[in-house]
Amino acid sequence: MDFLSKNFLYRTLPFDVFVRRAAEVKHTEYFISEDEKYYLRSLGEDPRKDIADIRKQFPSLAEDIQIPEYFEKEQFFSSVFRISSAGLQLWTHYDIMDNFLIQIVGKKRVVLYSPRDAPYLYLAGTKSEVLNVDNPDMEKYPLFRKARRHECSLEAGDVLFIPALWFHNVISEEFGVGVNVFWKHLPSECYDKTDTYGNKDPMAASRAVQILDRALKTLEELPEEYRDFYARRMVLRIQEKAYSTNYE
Ligand SMILES: O=C(O)CCC(=O)C(=O)O
Ligand SMILES: [Fe+2]
Repeated sequence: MDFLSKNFLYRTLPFDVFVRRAAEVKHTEYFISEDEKYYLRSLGEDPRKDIADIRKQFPSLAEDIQIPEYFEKEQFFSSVFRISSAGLQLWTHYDIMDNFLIQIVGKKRVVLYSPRDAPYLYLAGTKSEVLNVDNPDMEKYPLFRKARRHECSLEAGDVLFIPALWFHNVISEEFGVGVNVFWKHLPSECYDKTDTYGNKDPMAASRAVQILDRALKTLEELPEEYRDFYARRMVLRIQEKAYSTNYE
């Protein structure tokens, strides 16, 4: 799926039809083409307000899934049912909560990048513009070669821990069924209450970015030479005051 060219559509199907189509490679009935791919990312009852929880939207499956007890009940955020056709690739993105990606059926390849590699990933919001992580356009994305790739292969029964802010790019190598569980590892007041997907930046981060945008606007009042001088001093100040010394 390419979020830049928007080569995907949202469609509604009865669940059994959806699963049948996602599991077949060539379709006799289809929306666009006989080899189109399908992806389900479950949502809450009211997608704008409610949070996906497989135990609520798919109660008959609830028993089948045991959520690993690595966090307190109050920290639970969502459990998202995910079904995908073979060959479907989901763009590189980060989520802001800790996450267990539980593979139930099929093989999946996950490529991860550390949050420290953000400068090399050409971000648009929470997503990376580098869609083809295996054969990227190096002229367009020259810094991408600096990003260090961590790759893993998930099979039925495997659970991958994806820490908050770690970028991930997922390819379903076979028809796949999975569930992922997001949980809040920061105090709950840090999170944006309107976030139903687990990918809105924590409140303090969005506020800081807004303030930075105002500071940048203010710098525009200065002539170029001064703007450059003070902008560089601000970068130094950010590095000195806000960078962690606690990283490898
Ligand atoms: O496995 C997938 O289809 C996507 C997983 C994902 O993005 C997540 O668990 O946050
Ligand atoms: Fe994700």
